[in-house]
Amino acid sequence: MPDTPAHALTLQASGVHKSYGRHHVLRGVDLDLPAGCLAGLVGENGSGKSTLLRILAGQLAPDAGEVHCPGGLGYCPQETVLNPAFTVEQHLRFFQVAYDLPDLARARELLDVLGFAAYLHHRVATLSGGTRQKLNLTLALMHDPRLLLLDEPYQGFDWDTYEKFWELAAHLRDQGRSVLVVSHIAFDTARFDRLWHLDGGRLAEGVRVAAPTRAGS
Ligand SMILES: Nc1ncnc2c1ncn2[C@@H]1O[C@H](COP(=O)(O)OP(=O)(O)OP(=O)(O)O)[C@@H](O)[C@H]1O
Repeated sequence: MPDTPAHALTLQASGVHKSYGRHHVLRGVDLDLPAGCLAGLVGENGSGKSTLLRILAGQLAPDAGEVHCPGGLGYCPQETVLNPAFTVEQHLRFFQVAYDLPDLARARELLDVLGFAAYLHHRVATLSGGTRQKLNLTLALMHDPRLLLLDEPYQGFDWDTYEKFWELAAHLRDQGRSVLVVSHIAFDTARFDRLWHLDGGRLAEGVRVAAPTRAGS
């Protein structure tokens, strides 16, 4: 059978269940993500978005269900997993080895795009929250995976970087990558090709969240 990367699925999940004790958080999640798709995952606080992403990323085992992601992935968790004693460059070198990359060319590009190249030799302990998040995102993207799972990746970003993040996400989509972004921000939803709403432990597609009101402004 010929390979059809443009229509290939980069992620396929079916019947995913997860409970924490008696709290049944995911109740049969089905999700297919094609190549070249920028998709959003929204839902109320505590609805299980991070739990689902961790399961999709292979960091948490589901109680039931299947997850396939042929071709590898990059995962940017909500909380940064950085070592405060290491510099930005040391993190890049560490992940270069982990990903078996010949060089750091892509990582350097990402440093420039996200505007934190000046911090290359700074220790993580001295970085602001937003700059740590830029490093977190860079570590998820630097091996150019076919699938990106990003859990609120722009927390702490200033407006310019926030806009650059969306340009980067759209560019990756145009290059045939799949990008799944957990988002809390209502006006982000217009940026997605597909949008899933996690509610009651299941996904519904195409549900737009209401725009925030600006009461008091
Ligand atoms: N390790 C855990 N042990 C017990 N309960 C957990 C654990 N992790 C998450 N939960 C619970 O599972 C539910 C889903 O949590 P999760 O973090 O996946 O939600 P979320 O949609 O990502 O939330 P938020 O929008 O606040 O980030 C919550 O009620 C949470 O308290």
